[in-house]
Amino acid sequence: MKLLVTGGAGYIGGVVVHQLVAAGHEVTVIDDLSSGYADVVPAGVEFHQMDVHDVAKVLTPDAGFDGVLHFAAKIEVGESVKYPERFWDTNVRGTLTLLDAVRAARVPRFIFSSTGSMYRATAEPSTEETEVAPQNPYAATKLMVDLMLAGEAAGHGLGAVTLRYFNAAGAVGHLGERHDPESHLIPIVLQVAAGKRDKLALYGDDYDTPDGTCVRDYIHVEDLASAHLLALDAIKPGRHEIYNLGNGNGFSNLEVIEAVRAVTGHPVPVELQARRPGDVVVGISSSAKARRELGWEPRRPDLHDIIRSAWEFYSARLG
Ligand SMILES: NC(=O)c1ccc[n+]([C@@H]2O[C@H](COP(=O)([O-])OP(=O)(O)OC[C@H]3O[C@@H](n4cnc5c(N)ncnc54)[C@H](O)[C@@H]3O)[C@@H](O)[C@H]2O)c1
Ligand SMILES: O=c1ccn([C@@H]2O[C@H](COP(=O)(O)OP(=O)(O)O[C@H]3O[C@H](CO)[C@@H](O)[C@H](O)[C@H]3O)[C@@H](O)[C@H]2O)c(=O)[nH]1
Repeated sequence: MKLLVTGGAGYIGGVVVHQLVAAGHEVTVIDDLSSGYADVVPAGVEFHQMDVHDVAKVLTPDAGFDGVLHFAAKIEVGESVKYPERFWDTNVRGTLTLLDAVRAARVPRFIFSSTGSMYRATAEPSTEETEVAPQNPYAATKLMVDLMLAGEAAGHGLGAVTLRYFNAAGAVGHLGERHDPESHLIPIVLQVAAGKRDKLALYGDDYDTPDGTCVRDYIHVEDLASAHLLALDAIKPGRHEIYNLGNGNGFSNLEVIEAVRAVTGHPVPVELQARRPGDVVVGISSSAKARRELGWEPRRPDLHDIIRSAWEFYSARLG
């Protein structure tokens, strides 16, 4: 297929682009490089440094795209609480503009990167039927796009798939998390283990969880990526399907810190700080629907293996 990937120079999009190319697809990437890196885009892939708001310059009716995979977004929960307008602009207005171009060009397939953090979570894994209740503007913007896609499918026959990722982690060779500044737990803990930071600021230990810290479901980026290729084949015209992607295991922030100590053999000093505004308490996925309907099977579910792959990536980069 001829595919347009927005945000394909980013962490998850970059791994997906590599898998798409390996599977024989013809890929074009647009990315404004606000948090991505041009060197992530493999040789032979057409690359346009471009804001998603300008996508119609590339996604023209003549271009003949068979599908769009939409990763470009602002992603940090904390920033979304401070500057919600940035998230509505990129994540909602940007996607609206993209969908206008998709409709005008009659592109039949659309895959969207959404988040498992929008569920009203309990200790039970969230299914696609679990009530949604966004706790921060970031998750709210993702929910808005899910609603838009339902309308595009029903009104215009778009074949759309929303993939609600839980916490992406790990690396595939030279492709890993390179956010700057970094805000995500695993890369920050690894930076502490590597001696590049003095200590980890732990945001809250008084939540209603077994050890008082927040709980997340970490999924290897390679496993997230493989779901996109399966979804491309499963998309049906006029249908919008939602799939959760996670391993179904919750790890507390303290458990992640302990796992990093075990994998790296280095100490990780921790300083307790106040809760981070907008944080969800627990996020655990039931991915039974993706397994059943897409035939998706995570190949790297072990947290230590996920952390080890990220550690190898950082060790090579940080020296
Ligand atoms: N990382 C996670 O744990 C996680 C979990 C759930 C959902 N997601 C979603 O997955 C997608 C990819 O996330 P990621 O972790 O790879 O983040 P990332 O920041 O590495 O990737 C996002 C990419 O989009 C680009 N981008 C941002 N704004 C843009 C704009 N206006 N125009 C064009 N390009 C733009 C960035 O330069 C970057 O390359 C996002 O939609 C994110 O919301 C991520
Ligand atoms: O220095 C840090 C960084 C994080 N945390 C905590 O670690 C947990 C995980 O935080 P983080 O790694 O920032 O991920 P989330 O806030 O869960 O959000 C990620 O995972 C979501 C899916 O669950 C995605 O939608 C988001 O895009 C992605 O940023 C949270 O309790 C944080 O408060 C700390 O205590 N200290």
